[in-house]
Amino acid sequence: MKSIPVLLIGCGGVGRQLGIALRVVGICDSRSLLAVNDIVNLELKDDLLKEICKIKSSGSSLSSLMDLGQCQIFKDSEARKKVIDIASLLGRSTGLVLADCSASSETLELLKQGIDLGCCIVLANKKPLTSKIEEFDKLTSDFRHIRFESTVGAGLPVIASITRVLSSGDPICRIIGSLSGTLGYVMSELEDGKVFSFVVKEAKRLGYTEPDPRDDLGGMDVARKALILARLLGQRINLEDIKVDSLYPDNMGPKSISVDDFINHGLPLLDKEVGEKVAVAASKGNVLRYVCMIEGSRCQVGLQELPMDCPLGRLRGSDNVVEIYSRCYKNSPLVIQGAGAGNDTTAAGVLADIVDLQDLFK
Ligand SMILES: NC(=O)C1=CN([C@@H]2O[C@H](COP(=O)(O)OP(=O)(O)OC[C@H]3O[C@@H](n4cnc5c(N)ncnc54)[C@H](OP(=O)(O)O)[C@@H]3O)[C@@H](O)[C@H]2O)C=CC1
Ligand SMILES: N[C@@H](CC=O)C(=O)O
Repeated sequence: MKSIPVLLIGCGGVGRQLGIALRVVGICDSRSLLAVNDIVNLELKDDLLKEICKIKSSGSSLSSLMDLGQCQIFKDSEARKKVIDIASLLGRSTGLVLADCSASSETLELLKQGIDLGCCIVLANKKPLTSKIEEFDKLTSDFRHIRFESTVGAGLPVIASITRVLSSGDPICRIIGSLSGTLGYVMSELEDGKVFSFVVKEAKRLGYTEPDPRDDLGGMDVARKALILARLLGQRINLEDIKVDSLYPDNMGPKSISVDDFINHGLPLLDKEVGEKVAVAASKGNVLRYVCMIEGSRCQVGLQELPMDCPLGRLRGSDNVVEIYSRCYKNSPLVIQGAGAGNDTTAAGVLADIVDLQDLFK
């Protein structure tokens, strides 16, 4: 049986859901790396992986693990240095997978070094791909070494479908979609008469939101997904080129208040205004959807009032839908629809990417 070495960056909701049966040689959280002592022969055992999940879901740090067995903890700069050592040892020889399930932009440098050392990269984290265009070029310079299906539409095969259409020589002229599981869920729950602050907390509890839900409510998370798709279609743009509509005001932003303050005190202040917007749309037979549109050189995201009975208007819960128009799919678009957020579907997308890449290393 083939064994696929993996180093997991990020052990949050998504990372813990991987339920990995791969040879996991290391796991990082924001401060530490836990790695096996003998990188070439050993792996993190199932019991230890379960213990890690327990510790991380209780909110503790990896470094609080008591019984390390044949492993070692590395902290801060030592952790980053050790990841590079592991990548040098296993990158070219085994195609070690660096699986980034964090929500951090700080992993970018590590990933670029990993690529230079022959590693494969799998991302649920959108931030490395939505940094400057030159960084996107670097990460995707050898498409055989990178997969990032879970960055758009969680486990839905959005990127695989787009790359397949493009590689058949069929030019894609337009993509339109609803790409936020959180905003889709929030809007459809509001349509059912629930209160904004309550449904945002529910979306967080269900694992749909980003670690900071303002990334979703401020439109940045959808903008990042739009940017990844636009870049795949050849647009040479950056995040600043995409205008976003935010559901919260500037004075509730990350520079002004903490995530907890926003959730507990900021959100209730928005209940009335958001509820009214939804009611105004409903009075005209419409619903609100956060729409992403990529066409020609345009890439836009924003809140729109849409008829209840159009494909985007009919979406319920955390479902996403993406319509792809090309020469072949001109009048009848290629449509991908289904659960667009959640730890389990996202982790399934990451696992499928890891397995897919290994064809290179038979
Ligand atoms: N949930 C979903 O539906 C989907 C999520 N995604 C993406 O998956 C990613 C993970 O989401 P989720 O699991 O909910 O997030 P969590 O906040 O639950 O977990 C993030 C993990 O990453 C770790 N981390 C943070 N910074 C670093 C760093 N610099 N180096 C290594 N590890 C780091 C955190 O460590 P610590 O525990 O110490 O804080 C934590 O373990 C996000 O990028 C998200 O956009 C993509 C598609 C869908
Ligand atoms: N927070 C995101 C999760 C997937 O990227 C969303 O709500 O869609």
